[in-house]
Amino acid sequence: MAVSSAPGKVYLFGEHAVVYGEPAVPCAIEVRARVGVEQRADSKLRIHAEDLSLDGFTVEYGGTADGPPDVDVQESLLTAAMGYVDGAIKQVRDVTGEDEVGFDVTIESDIPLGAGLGSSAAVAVAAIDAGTRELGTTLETDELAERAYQTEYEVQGGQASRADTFCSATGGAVRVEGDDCRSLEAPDLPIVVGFDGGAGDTGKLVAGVRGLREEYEFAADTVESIGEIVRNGEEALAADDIEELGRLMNFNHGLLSALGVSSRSLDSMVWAARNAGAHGAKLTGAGGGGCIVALDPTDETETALSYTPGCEDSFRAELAETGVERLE
Ligand SMILES: Nc1ncnc2c1ncn2[C@@H]1O[C@H](COP(=O)(O)OP(=O)(O)OP(=O)(O)O)[C@@H](O)[C@H]1O
Ligand SMILES: C[C@@](O)(CCO)CC(=O)[O-]
Ligand SMILES: [Mg+2]
Repeated sequence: MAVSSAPGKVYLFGEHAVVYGEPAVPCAIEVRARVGVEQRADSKLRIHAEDLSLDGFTVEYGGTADGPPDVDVQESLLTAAMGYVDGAIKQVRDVTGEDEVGFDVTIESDIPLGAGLGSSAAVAVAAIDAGTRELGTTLETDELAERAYQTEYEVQGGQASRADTFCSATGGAVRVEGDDCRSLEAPDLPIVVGFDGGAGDTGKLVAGVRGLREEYEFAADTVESIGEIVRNGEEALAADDIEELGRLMNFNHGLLSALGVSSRSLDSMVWAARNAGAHGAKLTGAGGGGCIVALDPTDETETALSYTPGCEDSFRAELAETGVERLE
């Protein structure tokens, strides 16, 4: 069996706009998905996921053509999870040329699902890395990131950026613009995360922004303005100017909200963080529900969030210096 882990991420700037070629700056954080892959004697896939429901579930099937397997979890979750694992295994088969091998896949993840911390990218990166290593091939990080991106692209309905998958594969802070992906020197940022316990569907939220952008010129301008914020943010990051970073994050949140991807609980957490003295706060990831990211070197934001109605969890997030880790 081969086991790999990959980190989740927060966006300092640029989610959604990055899908349309604007730059974005995500930052890997120390919450991880671990995926174990073991070759089977037959060509079936068996997925055991610990975190998709409270009890976890196991499904065994010969491929998506068999139709949904008979297990007791919400069908949408199951279909989505099978989509990612199927996609990752397709990449493994493509890399190795082993079309007929089956696998037992075990997923254990600390990353809440659909909450903006990049659980899908972390699962895709770790699954492709473990699967290829199980068959004797170790991928370079760039190819691993590219193949994980292909998986996200397919599951998100042909609309995805390379940002989440590149960040999860390489770790640290990164800058992604189209297919130009690079690592950034980043200061040690005082990142605080607030989680409302909910989730948003990345594919649907991306489609919503696409619709607005096609319908209204001012929505297309909003997407471009997010790109401008990111370019300013890169300068603030290089200058280690945390106050400017915060102001730009606040502005970025306002524009994401205008594009319809915030929610009442995300907005409450953003305001709780700002009122507690955070330098800035914004939603992170696809939105709709899930997490916000704030910058605050003191404990005030984390404490204020823990008393904010609608906030289920708040924690300080460490930057993950390494992306994919090979555990077994
Ligand atoms: N532990 C897990 N086990 C199985 N599948 C998982 C796991 N974690 C994530 N996934 C897959 O990823 C999907 C969530 O991906 P989605 O892109 O909607 O959210 P996210 O990646 O957590 O947040 P964002 O993309 O906004 O950063 C789940 O529906 C599931 O298919
Ligand atoms: C909303 C989005 O920009 C980030 C999701 O974490 C989608 C993507 O980049 O593929
Ligand atoms: Mg995702």
